[in-house]
Amino acid sequence: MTHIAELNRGIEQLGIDLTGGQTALLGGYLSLLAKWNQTYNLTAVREEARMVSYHLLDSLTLVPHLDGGTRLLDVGSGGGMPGIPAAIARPDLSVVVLDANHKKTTFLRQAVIELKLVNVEVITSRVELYRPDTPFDRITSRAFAELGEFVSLTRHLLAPGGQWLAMKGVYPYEEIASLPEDTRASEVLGVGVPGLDAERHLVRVVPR
Ligand SMILES: C[S@@+](CC[C@H](N)C(=O)[O-])C[C@H]1O[C@@H](n2cnc3c(N)ncnc32)[C@H](O)[C@@H]1O
Repeated sequence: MTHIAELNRGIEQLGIDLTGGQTALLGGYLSLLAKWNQTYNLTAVREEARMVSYHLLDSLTLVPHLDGGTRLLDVGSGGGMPGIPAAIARPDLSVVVLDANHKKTTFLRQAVIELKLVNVEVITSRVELYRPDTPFDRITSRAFAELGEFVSLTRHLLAPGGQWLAMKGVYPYEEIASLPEDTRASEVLGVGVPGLDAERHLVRVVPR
């Protein structure tokens, strides 16, 4: 991992408290992602330097907003964003990373084994067909679907008192307006990602 200094600076700017071991795991994850991306097409972002901001630091912006539950689901996790960085930063959470694409979940399983992430479970499934024994306190996604579709497809997976946390780009006025009527956006936060010159928002959605 050649970008550890940039990663450390970004983590400090985000105000997240991580141990050296956790930062090393994030670096290890990035190296695996970059290596597997050469043959598995996991992400369109190919340069490790850009991956630090676009994948690691962007995913880590979720971390301060995860309190209030122990089970987190990342839907359409792809190469593991935001679920894997979140799981590394929050080993107290039990994280499920789910994707319908076998190539992506093959990578995720390998990453979980190599990084020894005991708090991560990898599921290959379309989310609408997924029926776990226990529902989730927090359900997140990045670049998965429009807000309304994300909420509708995952409704059956939300625990009582649970919340959706959707990672979005520009302020998603229209998507918020077309949320299912029995849900509402309780909070929309503008998020700054170190090294990323793009608008980012985190939308918290709750049942009415
Ligand atoms: C654009 S990628 C985003 C990946 C990752 N979250 C990120 O931000 O880099 C969207 C992912 O959603 C997955 N996906 C799309 N529809 C799905 C569904 N119904 N159930 C599960 N995964 C799905 C795709 O396989 C793909 O990996």
